[in-house]
Amino acid sequence: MVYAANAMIDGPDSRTLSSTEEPKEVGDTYHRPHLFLVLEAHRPLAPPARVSLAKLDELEIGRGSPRQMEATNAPSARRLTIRADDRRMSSTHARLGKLLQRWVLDDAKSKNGTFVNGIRTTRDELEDGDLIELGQTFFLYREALPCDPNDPPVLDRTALRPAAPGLATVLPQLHRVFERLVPIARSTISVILEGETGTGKEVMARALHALSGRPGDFVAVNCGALPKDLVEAELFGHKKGAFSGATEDRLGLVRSADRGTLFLDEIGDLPAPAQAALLRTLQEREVRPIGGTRSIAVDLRVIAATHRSLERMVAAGAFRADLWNRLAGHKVELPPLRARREDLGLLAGAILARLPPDQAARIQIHPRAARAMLRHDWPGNVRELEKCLGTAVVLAGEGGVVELEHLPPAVQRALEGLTAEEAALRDELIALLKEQGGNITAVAKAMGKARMQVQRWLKRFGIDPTRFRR
Ligand SMILES: Nc1ncnc2c1ncn2[C@@H]1O[C@H](COP(=O)(O)OP(=O)(O)OP(=O)(O)O)[C@@H](O)[C@H]1O
Repeated sequence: MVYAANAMIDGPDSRTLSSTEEPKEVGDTYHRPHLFLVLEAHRPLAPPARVSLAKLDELEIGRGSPRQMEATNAPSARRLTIRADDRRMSSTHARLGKLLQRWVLDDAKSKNGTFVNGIRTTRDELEDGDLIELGQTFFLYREALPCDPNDPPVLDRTALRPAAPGLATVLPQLHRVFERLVPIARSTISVILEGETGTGKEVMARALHALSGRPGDFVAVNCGALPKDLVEAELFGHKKGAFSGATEDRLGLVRSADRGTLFLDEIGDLPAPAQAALLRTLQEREVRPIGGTRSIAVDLRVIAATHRSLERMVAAGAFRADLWNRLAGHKVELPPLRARREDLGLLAGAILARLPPDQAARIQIHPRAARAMLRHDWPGNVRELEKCLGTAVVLAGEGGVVELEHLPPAVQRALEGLTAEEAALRDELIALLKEQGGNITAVAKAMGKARMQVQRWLKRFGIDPTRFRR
C-alpha cells in the first residue's frame, strides 16, 4: 500500500496496524516513541513529518521522489517505509527495528553513511533526543513523547496547515494547545501568553486577533517601554491641557484597540497605578481619559504576554491578583525553541518562505550547518533563529548554500561539544557516581532509570565508572 506524502497509515487498514502493545501511560498522558523528519537540509522549505512508532515493528528509510510513506502490513511485521527526496541517500539507507522494547537503528550498507548525534554508526540503540542524519535529511528520535491515542500515526503536509500563521507544530501536545486557541480566539476571553523572549508570543497574539474576526485594530503595547510618568496617559488617553505637554486631545492605546485586540506585552512591567486603572477599564468596559470628566465605552479584547511567571509575581504581591484573574481567562505557555527542536525545520521553513520565492527555492543548508542548528540551544528562541537565518542567507550569496561559517559563532560552537541538556546529564551522572562510589546500580536507582540506560550514557559521554570507586 503506497501513500502520498500527505497520507496517513490509518485508514482502511488501520485495524491491521493496530497494536496489541499498550502505550506507556504516565499520569493521564500517553507516551509513545516517535520519529520526526525534522529537516531536509537541501530543501529546507519541504514540510517536516512525524511518525508514531507505537504500532510498528520496523521502519525503513531510503531514497525516493516524491517523498512517500509506504505501509506494509505483513502478518508478522508492521512496516513503514519512508522514501525521502534526497539524492545523498541510498535507495535503502537505514532500518529501525524493535529489539526488546528498544528501537535500534541499522545502517543498510548505505553509500554516505548513517550518523547519530554526528557520529558515524552501523548500529545504534536509540536514545531519547538522538539526532539521526541520513544523507542530507535529519530525523529526531523521541522515546516517550506525550501524545493522545487518537493522534494520527503519521503526520505530514495536510495536517500541518495551521489555522493562522504561527500556529503550526509537529508536536502532538503543542498542536492540541494551538487547536484549542481557535474557539478561544473567537470568544472575548482574555488570554495570557507566557514564554521566554522570542518564543513567538506576539506572533500568537496576532494569530488570535486574525482568528477573532473582530473588526477593530490589533494594537501592540510594550508595557515595559512606556515612559514611566506617562503610562496612564499613553494607555487611556488625555484631554488637551490635562498636564504640561498635553497640547491636544489624545485617544490613547486602549481606545485605539476598540472592537479590536489590545496586546499588552510585558504586562508584569505595568506600574501599580496603571494596573488599577486597567482593572477598572476591564470591569466597567469604559475608559476615562486623563483630565476628562466622563467615561467612554470601549469594546475591548485583551491579550497579555509576559516572560516571567505572573502567578509568582501575584504570590509575591508584585502584581494585582484581581487584575491577574481578569486577564488569565485562558493561559498559554509557549515552550522555548530548545524544548521544541522537532519544530526547527518547520520554523526555519516558515522564516525562509518570507524571501522572494525564487530566492527561497534556491536556499540549501549544508549538512554541517544543519547539524549545528539542530544541536544549538537557541537561548533567544525563534527570534535568534530568524536573525541567524537572515544573516546566513545574505552571507550565502548567489550560491544560496548556507555553510557552517555563515552561522553565528555560538551556533557553530554547538558542533564542538555537548548540548546544554547533555552537559547537565553528564554532570548529574558524575555527581551521582562520586556519591555512590562508582556503583552503577545505585546511580541508576537514584535516577529512576534502568542500569542499562546508565551504562549507555556512560559510554556516550566516555565516563569510566571505575575511577569513582572508593
Ligand atoms: N511560529 C513562527 N513562525 C515564524 N516566525 C516566528 C514564529 N514565532 C516567532 N517568530 C519570529 O520570531 C520573532 C520573535 O517573535 P515574537 O516577537 O512573537 O516573540 P515574543 O515572544 O513576543 O518576544 P518578546 O518576549 O521578546 O517580545 C519575530 O520576528 C517572529 O517573526
